[in-house]
Amino acid sequence: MICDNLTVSNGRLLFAGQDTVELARQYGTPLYLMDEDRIRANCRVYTEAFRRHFGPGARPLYASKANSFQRIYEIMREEGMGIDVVSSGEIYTALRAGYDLGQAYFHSNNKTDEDIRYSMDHGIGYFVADNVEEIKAIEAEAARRGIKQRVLLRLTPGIDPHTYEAIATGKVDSKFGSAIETGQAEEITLFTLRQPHVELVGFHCHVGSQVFAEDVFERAAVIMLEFAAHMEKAHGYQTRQLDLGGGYGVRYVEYDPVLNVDAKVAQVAAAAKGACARLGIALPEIHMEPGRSIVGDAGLTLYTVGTVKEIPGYKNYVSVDGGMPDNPRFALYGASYTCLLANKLDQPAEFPCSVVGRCCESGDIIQEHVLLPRSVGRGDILAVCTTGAYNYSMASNYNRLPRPPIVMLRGGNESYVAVRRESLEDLCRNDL
Ligand SMILES: Cc1ncc(COP(=O)(O)O)c(C=O)c1O
Ligand SMILES: N[C@@H](CCCC[NH3+])C(=O)O
Repeated sequence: MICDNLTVSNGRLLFAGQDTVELARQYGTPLYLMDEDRIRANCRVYTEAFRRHFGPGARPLYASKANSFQRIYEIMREEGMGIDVVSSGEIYTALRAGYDLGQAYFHSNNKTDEDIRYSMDHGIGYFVADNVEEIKAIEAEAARRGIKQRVLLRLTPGIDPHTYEAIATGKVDSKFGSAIETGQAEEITLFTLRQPHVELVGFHCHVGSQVFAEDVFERAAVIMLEFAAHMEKAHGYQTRQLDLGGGYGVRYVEYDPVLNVDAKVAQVAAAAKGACARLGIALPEIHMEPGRSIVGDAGLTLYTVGTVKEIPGYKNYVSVDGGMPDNPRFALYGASYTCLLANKLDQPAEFPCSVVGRCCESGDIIQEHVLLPRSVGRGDILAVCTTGAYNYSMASNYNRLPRPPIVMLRGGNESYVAVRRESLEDLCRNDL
């Protein structure tokens, strides 16, 4: 199995120790399951690694774009995680969970004036400003309120993270941030330092997502620290916080490696400490923003199989009762997933097929080149593994399909609804 929270008993798939076929019967399909114990364990790997390798002050921030709903912010609060938010919607959800916004970092390449006002109304801790226009807007709003707003600046270190092109973000030509290489990073730093109502606490970068490549974060840390040292020597500005973004990859299929987050954080810490010693600067408070590696392997989606279509000499299709509206990642990135027939794991998987959704769209594919048991048919339960990140948070109502619920699993035998299934009435709630 690709993750150790997946096991098999009597030919059935268990997730977090619970029978997925039974859960599908109890809650209906399509169904997002989240393993709460795994989410907490993933948080603890990060919080402990940060404490051990970076020391006090350093901490992980959960990138809540990966999966944003009220319960997840409660868990982050309980686990002592900071959070990264990117919209008033994520902020609103975090506030409803009682999350202290003073611990939140507001990203995005285009915060609206309304976002800025709304987040300041609720005491946002930090803005991660993307560009000069944002600094101007934050300065104007902070001046109006007579406050000094803390900000970090998002910079692009010019690193290729070797991931899907659509989710690489730290290259010089990215839509995000100001490039160190072009001199724009220095310009925006000096501009920010001149603003009376903005307090520059440091710098941020994010190189990309689903990253496995060796030493990407170490190189990013060194480039960012070299920039920080230059700002200190040339302009007397001392960086207090350095946020190295998110991006560690998770295992979707057998050939994906298993990342040892503690070892990775240790390597980044060693690189950062070494660079600071060489450059003669103090080690800033280091932050990282994991999203996928906090929730990815804590998620599993269950579907009911409908039509099975065989086209002799061509290909076979297995259709399920969800699709791109609940998981758009194959359609967007050609992303890989492991699909299992949850109620027939005692049968050999030798029927080659494409697992497809129910939308009126040929690109509505969950996964190609899947092997399932030959007896696959209507009523079987199909599981797609590792769907905890960027599935629910990217879900849509395309073809007027209601979004599935999120059911949380904990303690090996407990389950509860964290997000209820959308109803047909919900679909029309804004229609006038
Ligand atoms: C600024 C920023 N931080 C953090 C993340 C989280 O990345 P991941 O889910 O790959 O850990 C992202 C998304 O890639 C991001 O854009
Ligand atoms: N949504 C992307 C990752 C982008 C992360 C945000 N910068 C995915 O599903 O892989």
